[in-house]
Amino acid sequence: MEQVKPASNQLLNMPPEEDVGDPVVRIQGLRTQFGKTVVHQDLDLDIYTGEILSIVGGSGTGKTVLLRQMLGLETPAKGSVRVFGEDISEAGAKQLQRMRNHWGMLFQQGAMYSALTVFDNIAQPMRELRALPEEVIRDAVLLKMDMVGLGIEHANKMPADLSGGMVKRASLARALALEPQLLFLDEPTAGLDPDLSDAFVALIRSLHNELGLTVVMVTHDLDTLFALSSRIAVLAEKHVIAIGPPRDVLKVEHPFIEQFFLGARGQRALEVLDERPAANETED
Ligand SMILES: Nc1ncnc2c1ncn2[C@@H]1O[C@H](COP(=O)(O)OP(=O)(O)OP(=O)(O)O)[C@@H](O)[C@H]1O
Repeated sequence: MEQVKPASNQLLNMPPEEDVGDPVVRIQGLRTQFGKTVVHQDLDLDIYTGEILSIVGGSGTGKTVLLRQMLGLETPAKGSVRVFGEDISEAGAKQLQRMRNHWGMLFQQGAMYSALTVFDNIAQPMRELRALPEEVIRDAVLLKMDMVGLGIEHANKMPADLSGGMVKRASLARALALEPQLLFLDEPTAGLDPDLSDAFVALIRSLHNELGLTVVMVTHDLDTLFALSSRIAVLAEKHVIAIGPPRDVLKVEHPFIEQFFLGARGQRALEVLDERPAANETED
């Protein structure tokens, strides 16, 4: 089938339907290069307040590197990554720390400190601030544990003594410790069986609604993707080739989109999408 030639290098570029003000994250003209390998070229991406923006793309298209650049852990070769209006690569150490206090990150493996209890893991970002009395931290940790559905009986356990689902919940509680406006999720449901995965997705959705979070997620899992995303950004050919609500991205004619979404494994997830209202219409 002959591809329709796009007018720009983006096949679909749909901002959120509502007027959501300035982007929380604005990436412009990004170039990422490792040695001779160019990973991103002329990449633009805007992420707006309150949305759940999912980044998908084939293996090696630079999804994780893009997340790391938003977190200020890697600097692009060219272009700008602005978070909360500030250019990350120009931020000094103090400024970067201040910005980090406004976002939370859930790493793929949970990334808990194995030598610390669950309680101390969740308390750690608050203790690093060196400004909060221990009683306040204690109450906040217990509140976060309650928010993520982790009973206080787990507070003194070591991460190794928790199940996979509980590690995810504890990591999420830690990511929420400083009450961030922006939450980054890297493969949030990886390694969970379908029931635990569904429960974790429901938890993320309810926290997103309750806390008004902006969420940036990388996931390969189509169920998670369709259950949560307000918009999906597709990385291919070194840039974002399509960005918009799931239903619109699915209609874009591109070999990666067809293979990723419309293959056999996409069918069950698509049925879920048909059964639910668009992410920004959900009430729970
Ligand atoms: N620090 C680094 N040094 C050299 N090459 C790197 C570095 N970090 C990433 N790369 C390369 O950049 C490319 C993009 O990597 P990245 O991990 O972001 O891909 P990805 O889209 O997240 O892939 P996957 O879906 O397989 O996790 C890969 O080719 C990777 O080998």
